Amino acid sequence: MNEPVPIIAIDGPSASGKGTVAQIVAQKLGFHFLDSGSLYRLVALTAINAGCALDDEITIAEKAKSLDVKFEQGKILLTGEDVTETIRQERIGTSASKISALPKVRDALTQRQRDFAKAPGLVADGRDMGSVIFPTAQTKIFLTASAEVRAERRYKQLITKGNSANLDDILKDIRDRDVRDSSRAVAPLKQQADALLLDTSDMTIETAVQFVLDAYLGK
Ligand SMILES: Nc1ncnc2c1ncn2[C@@H]1O[C@H](COP(=O)(O)OP(=O)(O)O)[C@@H](O)[C@H]1O
Ligand SMILES: Nc1ccn([C@H]2C[C@H](O)[C@@H](COP(=O)(O)OP(=O)(O)O)O2)c(=O)n1
Repeated sequence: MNEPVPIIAIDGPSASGKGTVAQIVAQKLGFHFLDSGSLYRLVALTAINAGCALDDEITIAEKAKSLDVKFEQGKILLTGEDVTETIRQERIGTSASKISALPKVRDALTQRQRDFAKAPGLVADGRDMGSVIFPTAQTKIFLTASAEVRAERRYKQLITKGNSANLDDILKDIRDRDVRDSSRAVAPLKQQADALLLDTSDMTIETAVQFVLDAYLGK
């Protein structure tokens, strides 16, 4: 059993700003941070590198169980190799969305995610942080924005990093991923009854961060 520590669970769709907001909130509170999507992305990259079919549940679940990953000072090392940028590619996001629908793959990652819950606290972002991984989290946020705004954000993010990107393709990818992540049988993306809705379509990052801090501090 993990010790009970304060947990802020932030779930929501692709490119809504979950990771950005979660990371800043974690810094401000001095809490640990879990980017659960990165684990699904790492499993997807491992499966692709091994030439696995993305519906080969048993093989991919085994790879998920034995994932050799280190999070070090903002870098993500997969079997010693720096894959921080590689796993952010949209094709890896799409593959992560596919393998994340496989129940055995999700099971294989459950304990690894719960192990991030250490004192003094944790901010975790993903799709099922408040529903499945940390159902007793004190603060649950469903962070979203319109698909168009999210596509713009992802587009700017990719261009800023020097990648080529096409806004229409990104919008289509985001819509496809929304449907896949929300309609799967296991741990679908859905606002939980006990999660606060935070629509950031017309909101700055600073205001979104303050909303989460206020929710946690009971203001
Ligand atoms: N409220 C906001 N207003 C404007 N841009 C934002 C906002 N929130 C996040 N962003 C930007 O949108 C992009 C995607 O955010 P990210 O945190 O990676 O999303 P997610 O983790 O939900 O996929 C980033 O470049 C981030 O700086
Ligand atoms: N807790 C989680 C986190 C991510 N996933 C899946 C579904 C998502 O489409 C992929 C990639 O997640 P990630 O949060 O990295 O994606 P975005 O940055 O939001 O585009 O992984 C999940 O099923 N459960």
